[in-house]
Amino acid sequence: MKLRVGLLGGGSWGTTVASLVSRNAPIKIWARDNDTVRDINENHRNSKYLPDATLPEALQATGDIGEAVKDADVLVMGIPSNNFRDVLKEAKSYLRPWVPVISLTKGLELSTGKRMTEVIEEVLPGHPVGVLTGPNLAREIMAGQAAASVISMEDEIIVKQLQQLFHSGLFRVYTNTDLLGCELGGVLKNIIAIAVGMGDGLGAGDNTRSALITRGLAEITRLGVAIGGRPETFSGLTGMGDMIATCTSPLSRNRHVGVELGKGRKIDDIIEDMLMVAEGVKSAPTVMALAKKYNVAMPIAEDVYEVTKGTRSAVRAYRGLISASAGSEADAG
Ligand SMILES: NC(=O)C1=CN([C@@H]2O[C@H](COP(=O)(O)OP(=O)(O)OC[C@H]3O[C@@H](n4cnc5c(N)ncnc54)[C@H](O)[C@@H]3O)[C@@H](O)[C@H]2O)C=CC1
Ligand SMILES: O=C(CO)COP(=O)(O)O
Repeated sequence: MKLRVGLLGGGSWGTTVASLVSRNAPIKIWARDNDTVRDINENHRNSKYLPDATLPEALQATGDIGEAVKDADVLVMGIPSNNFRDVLKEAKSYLRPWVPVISLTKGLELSTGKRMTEVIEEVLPGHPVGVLTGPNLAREIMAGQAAASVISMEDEIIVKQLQQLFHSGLFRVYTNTDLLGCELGGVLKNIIAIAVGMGDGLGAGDNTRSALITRGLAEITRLGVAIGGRPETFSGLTGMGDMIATCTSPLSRNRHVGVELGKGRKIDDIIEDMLMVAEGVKSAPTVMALAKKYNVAMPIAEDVYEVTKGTRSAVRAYRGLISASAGSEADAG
């Protein structure tokens, strides 16, 4: 019998993953916005978040969270980090015991600093948890471009079973049991993408971009490994892979925030003009607190944090990045 999937969150990534899964299994996507539900069911579109895409006819949406959750054999969470816990609590009373819960979210909980899989373990103890993460810009995937991703869970057997739900012709899904490393890679690269965007907004060149990506990868690896991730995970799809996509694509929302900061705009104005979420802005203070807790130097992330807080200009941060004295490449800084 085919596994039935419930997916919560009708934004760009939730809708994209639901479209991919609908090729392999019956799926119900829950969106809080009734217009989005109607648009998906009647027009096979999500005009608000994916205006150019046609969705598979097999994809059915509901505005009733219970309907998406009650029969699910697997629950997938496509809700941004700031509302993740609340939605999970709402889903809890409908969810059957032991159903695995997979997060698509690349952010940390602001009030606790927790990863989304830690939030799931707190709200739903006993449920197997995992993430689907990698270099996956929603609009490109909906346009039919090939991509690779990673499903990560600590349980080697369950992760292989769930891999088949997400894998399809142009969407190649690998497995990885380093859940902490995979999840953190997806969170931390957003901040480096803001830094790269700032450089691009200020007219920096390709050499500068390359330096920022490489040094950025070194600092997110240092923090990720200090917290407990495996070093090799950060050189894979969920680390370096996602860094390259997010730091270089005009489709990235985090890079876009950086570009606009580089042009001298204020963070509140940039966010107000955006329909979609840029998780890196919200994660920056939490990441700096983690860097302090684990005694890891993160000069690029710190600059991004100061600029998004409004306490340092993008020009000053950029000058700092290029004028800092260079030690050994293996050192921090
Ligand atoms: N868009 C992309 O290319 C990718 C996004 N992600 C991650 O996926 C997560 C979701 O991002 P997107 O779908 O892109 O965001 P989005 O900004 O396109 O959509 C967010 C969705 O969440 C819904 N939402 C927010 N609060 C809610 C609540 N309390 N109850 C119900 N629905 C609520 C919104 O209505 C909207 O449908 C983020 O953490 C993002 O970093 C990961 C990989 C790729
Ligand atoms: O995570 C993503 C690509 O892998 C999407 O990045 P943005 O949230 O910056 O658009």
